[in-house]
Amino acid sequence: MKTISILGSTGSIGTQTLDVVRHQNDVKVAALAAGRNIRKLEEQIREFEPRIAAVWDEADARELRQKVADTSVRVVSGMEGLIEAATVQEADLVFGAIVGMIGIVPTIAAIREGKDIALANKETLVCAGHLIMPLIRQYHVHLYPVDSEHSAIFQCLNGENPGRIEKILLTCSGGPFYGYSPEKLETVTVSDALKNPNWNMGRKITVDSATLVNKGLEVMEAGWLFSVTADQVEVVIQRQSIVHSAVQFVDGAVIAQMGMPDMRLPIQYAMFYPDRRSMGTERLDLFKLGSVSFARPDMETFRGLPLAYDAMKKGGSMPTVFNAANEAAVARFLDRRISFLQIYEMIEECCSMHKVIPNPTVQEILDVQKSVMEHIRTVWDKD
Ligand SMILES: NC(=O)C1=CN([C@@H]2O[C@H](COP(=O)(O)OP(=O)(O)OC[C@H]3O[C@@H](n4cnc5c(N)ncnc54)[C@H](OP(=O)(O)O)[C@@H]3O)[C@@H](O)[C@H]2O)C=CC1
Ligand SMILES: CC(=O)[C@@H](O)[C@H](O)COP(=O)(O)O
Ligand SMILES: [Mn+2]
Repeated sequence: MKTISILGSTGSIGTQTLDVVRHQNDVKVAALAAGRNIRKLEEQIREFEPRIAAVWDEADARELRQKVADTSVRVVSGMEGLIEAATVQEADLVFGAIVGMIGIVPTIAAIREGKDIALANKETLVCAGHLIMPLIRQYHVHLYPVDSEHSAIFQCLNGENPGRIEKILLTCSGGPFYGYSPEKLETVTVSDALKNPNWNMGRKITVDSATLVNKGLEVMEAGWLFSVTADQVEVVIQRQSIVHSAVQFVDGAVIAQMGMPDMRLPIQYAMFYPDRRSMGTERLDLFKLGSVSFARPDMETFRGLPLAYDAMKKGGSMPTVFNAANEAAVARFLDRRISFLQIYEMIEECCSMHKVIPNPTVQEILDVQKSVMEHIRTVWDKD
């Protein structure tokens, strides 16, 4: 029997994780944590009967407590509640399915309690990979990537010596604006950006996919997970999202992982690693597919990607600045307060102003995030 906790259970990854659980008879759910969607969380509590349910606001927690008063769940709130969900005693595996840097503190708390981590929440590794990776080793726990490309790379490395990686070929759908000129990007709207060609994901990552910031975050994520430098990660456009990534080894061999674009596969792989359980999802039909295409990303137009490489090379607190500025920018874009191209301007401005702190502590990371947010509020929100 496996017991899990899910941080971000009401989102795209969270609900798909619960769908995987639904098809197994040996997985229990000890804790669920959500942000604001208490209607969905109530349904999940009734179906999966966790002992702990966390929501962000205490007011929402009070409302939820009344709704589920007939169950035995304990409803908690705030960062304390999130940590309680992450460290719940019965869980042996914690799914990081929350969006954004809010995942850093509960993920670290879970590792310190000896939990294995299945991580989709890439922002946590981008900002705090230098703290997370040593903690994973110190507490003798496992970190299983859930992000589709990193799960693919992890699968390609099965039985291989990671020291023999020459480079990682990180695939990228190209998003809804593939092939667009900077002039054409000037007028794209939120609803255009939310139309991802292959994946049905949360709003923030869907915009990140459109800007190629998602791929930039994934380059940094790959750096931490597989101990490779920025120069060893090459982004390859693969429009169909069928080749989920590949590894080129020092002898020139390239191993790729392929499959239909369905996040339940990497989620299930992380849940039962090293076992593979059967799954009744759609199969990849190579004959129907006919061909797969590859191309170079347009780094001049989609500036999120070179800005990410630059932040990774600078290291220390710079990836936090890159990520925090992007989180702030995407929220404003989704609120229709800035244009698509202004996302790049915000990131670039915040990164160019920042003096790198080497090896930042959690507190320093959170302080840097706060100062980026404050800068954006005073300079960009003034009208
Ligand atoms: N979706 C995908 O296919 C993929 C996602 N990822 C990564 O996985 C992570 C999750 O993405 P995705 O599922 O798409 O995002 P969603 O926006 O769909 O879901 C985010 C989840 O986080 C919860 N949440 C947000 N803020 C808080 C908070 N303060 N406290 C507790 N919970 C909170 C939300 O709760 P609520 O809705 O109740 O407010 C929701 O459950 C991201 O880091 C993303 O980059 C990686 C690869 C693929
Ligand atoms: C499903 C997944 O892992 C996403 O991160 C996906 O990769 C986003 O699409 P892009 O490849 O366009 O960034
Ligand atoms: Mn991905």
